[in-house]
Amino acid sequence: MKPFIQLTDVEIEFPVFDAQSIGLINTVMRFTGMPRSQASSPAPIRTVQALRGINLELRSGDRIGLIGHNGAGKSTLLRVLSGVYEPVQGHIRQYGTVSALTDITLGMDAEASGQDFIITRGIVMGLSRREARAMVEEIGAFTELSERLHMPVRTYSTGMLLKLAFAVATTITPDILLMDEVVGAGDAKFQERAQKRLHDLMSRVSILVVASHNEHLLKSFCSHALVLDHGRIACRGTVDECLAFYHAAE
Ligand SMILES: Nc1ncnc2c1ncn2[C@@H]1O[C@H](COP(=O)(O)OP(=O)(O)OP(=O)(O)O)[C@@H](O)[C@H]1O
Repeated sequence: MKPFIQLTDVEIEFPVFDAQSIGLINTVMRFTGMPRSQASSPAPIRTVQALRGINLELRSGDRIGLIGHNGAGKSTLLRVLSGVYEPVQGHIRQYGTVSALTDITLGMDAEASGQDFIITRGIVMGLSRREARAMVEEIGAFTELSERLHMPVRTYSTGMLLKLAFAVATTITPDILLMDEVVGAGDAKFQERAQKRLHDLMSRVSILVVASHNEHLLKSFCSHALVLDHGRIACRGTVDECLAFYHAAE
């Protein structure tokens, strides 16, 4: 079966609590040792409807750009596609391996060595232990961190951490690649190599979804686009059509 994603009437909403209620819950739990599940939650002061009535079908070969103003719902849609958020309504069907370059350092264990991080991520992404081990040398060379890979990642600078996470996330070619803007990591020299690696990966995957404000990138890599507006799909079409729609609405 070829990779696909199908979203039907997907809705996402976030409950928003005020800072005072959250502070109170945390204090009660700290003093009583009560697990969060047993603490009575305060009512949210409001809910933010981040996505409304999203119907979307992506097939092998689709390369889609997500366009929209800040807060329009682009990152939320990527997180639904990657399985991080479960819709409150509607449903998702999908087939194919997914890699999301959205939260690349998520779940990083500070005590693990760089080498352990590479191997663990490789296994999580579906490689055998032997295949995951084989990634270590290439990633060490690409990041110029070979000498540091035996040390815990808590000893790395922020730039080193990002470089490592980026290199790991871009080593394996998934069927479906989800990206939020273009991931930036490292100094200018690394950026240049990172862009090339990213562009190679983008051209290899079967389905690409990229949220970006960079029109050049959208025109270079995407055939079609969606304009999101307050959580709804306001326009679907070629990248040029969608950019024209987006600018006319500004
Ligand atoms: N964890 C959260 N809790 C509450 N509201 C949230 C949360 N995450 C996102 N939102 C809200 O959902 C809406 C969509 O946000 P999202 O991050 O998807 O927008 P975006 O289009 O990616 O914006 P940007 O271009 O600024 O990255 C916004 O109103 C945002 O404030």
